[in-house]
Amino acid sequence: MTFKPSTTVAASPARTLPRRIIAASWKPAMFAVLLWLASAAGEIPVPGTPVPITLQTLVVMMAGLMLPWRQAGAAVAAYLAAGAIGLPVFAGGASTMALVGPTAGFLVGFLPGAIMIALLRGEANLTSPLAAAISAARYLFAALVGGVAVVYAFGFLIQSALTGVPLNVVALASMGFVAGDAVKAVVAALAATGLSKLGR
Ligand SMILES: O=C(O)CCCC[C@@H]1SC[C@@H]2NC(=O)N[C@@H]21
Repeated sequence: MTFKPSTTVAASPARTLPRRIIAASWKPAMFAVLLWLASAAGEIPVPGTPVPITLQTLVVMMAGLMLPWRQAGAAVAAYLAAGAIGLPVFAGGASTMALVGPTAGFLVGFLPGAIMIALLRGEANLTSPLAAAISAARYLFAALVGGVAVVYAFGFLIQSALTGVPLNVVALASMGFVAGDAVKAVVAALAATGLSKLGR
């Protein structure tokens, strides 16, 4: 009987560190790029507010629904950092100045929003049609709380503080986003529930 030496335990961590770093960071990096692409895809102006309709909330929702909370937070933090250092990754090709403008609160809110979604959603259970429907409903709830309620709360409060426009006026002027963000939440919940099969 021949003895086949196995890989030494002590050597493994040093060899696998770069692999572990790549494994932990490729998804956050991909979602940060997707956030930029969502901004670059274009914007729809909403009368009465300087904040446009964009696809960013869809990506924030997908990040929260598909990544562990630390990775979802890292994805948004990387995106915000890219804009803060001057890369034109925000809506309309804006960068640093957007973080002190009327859309700043929404951008800042993407971070707690994505983390909140990841913490609320739980694990998808696709073992039966009923279980899958319940999972999709929980994903939808998480997307609405984190991607709409949390993002809007930060957006409205900071926009009102920066512009001096009363909070109720800011909130009323922003109602044009609600229908689109509700549709994005449904799309994100259904897509993420289906895609959760891939993570198994
Ligand atoms: O300047 C930016 O890049 C941020 C734009 C923020 C747009 C907000 S996010 C929530 C709401 N839903 C939208 O579609 N647009 C606004």
